[in-house]
Amino acid sequence: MVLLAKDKPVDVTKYKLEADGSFKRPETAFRSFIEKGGRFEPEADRYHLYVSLGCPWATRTLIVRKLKGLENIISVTVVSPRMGTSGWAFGDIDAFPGADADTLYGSEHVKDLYFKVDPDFQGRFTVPILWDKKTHTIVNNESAEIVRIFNTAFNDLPPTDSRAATVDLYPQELRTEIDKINALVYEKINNGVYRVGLVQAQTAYENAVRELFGALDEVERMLDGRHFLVGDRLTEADVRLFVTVIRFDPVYVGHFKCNIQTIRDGYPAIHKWMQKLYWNDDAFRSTTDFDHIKTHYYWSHTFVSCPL
Ligand SMILES: N[C@@H](CCC(=O)N[C@@H](CS)C(=O)NCC(=O)O)C(=O)O
Repeated sequence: MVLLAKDKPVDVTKYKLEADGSFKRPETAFRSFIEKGGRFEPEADRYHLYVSLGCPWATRTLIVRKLKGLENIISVTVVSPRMGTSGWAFGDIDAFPGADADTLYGSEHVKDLYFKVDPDFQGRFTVPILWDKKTHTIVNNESAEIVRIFNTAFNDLPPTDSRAATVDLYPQELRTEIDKINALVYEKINNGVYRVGLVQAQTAYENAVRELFGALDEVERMLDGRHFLVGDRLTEADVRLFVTVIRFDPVYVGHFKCNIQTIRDGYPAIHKWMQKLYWNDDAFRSTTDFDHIKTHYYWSHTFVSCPL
């Protein structure tokens, strides 16, 4: 008898590394869009986000949901920050302040949602998930695309506050520059901290940590005397950088050994930019939960780099 993936034991704490001990992030599996005339039509209260407040990728979707005033259009479930061998658990299975039960399906873990859609799902059980409550399936589990969906798909529906109606985080005239900065920030910073933290060989660690701090130096120069990364306005480039920078000193410096410098000490322009976003904009502050962030990394990621 051939067992489906859902019936086999899982241990999500095991990461597959490359032959040289380095970490490469796997591709995400569900990549549909929400658009008029498409399989997934823009509708209020049809879509749902499953997120962890510890996870930087999930948090960028939450920030954009708030910036775009989509709180009444997209509902949310927050998982427990403790990601164990069965992956992310819901709040009734692992009680933690601020964690919710899965009121849609009563799932115990996020993996149950993946197996509901595909009983033979072979990928990783990641958050965020943008879920369709109407057809009970995953629309998209790639945060970069969920951010783009939120930026445009629901623009014809009334947002929770009128200020949000004018927000465009990926304006046509700035797209080339945003894409360029996103490429640097994704590879060397957002994913760069994981490449440092999960590596299992000294040379690969040294290469990854040097690349990370080289990119931070570059971003520091870009932000010197500026309020935002691109143009003179908030764009998705700021959102994408913020979620890593806010976790940097509390988590990545110590736990992931990204420890050449702290943001507070070594990067005054980045530090000032981060503080302004956090204190001046509720979309950033209300979606940052340091208890979930620290618990997630220190409790879940026991498999971290062993070098100096
Ligand atoms: N490409 C995905 C990556 C998401 C991701 O890696 N999420 C992590 C949490 S920070 C996760 O859920 N990991 C679970 C696992 O790998 O088992 C995205 O940006 O949406």
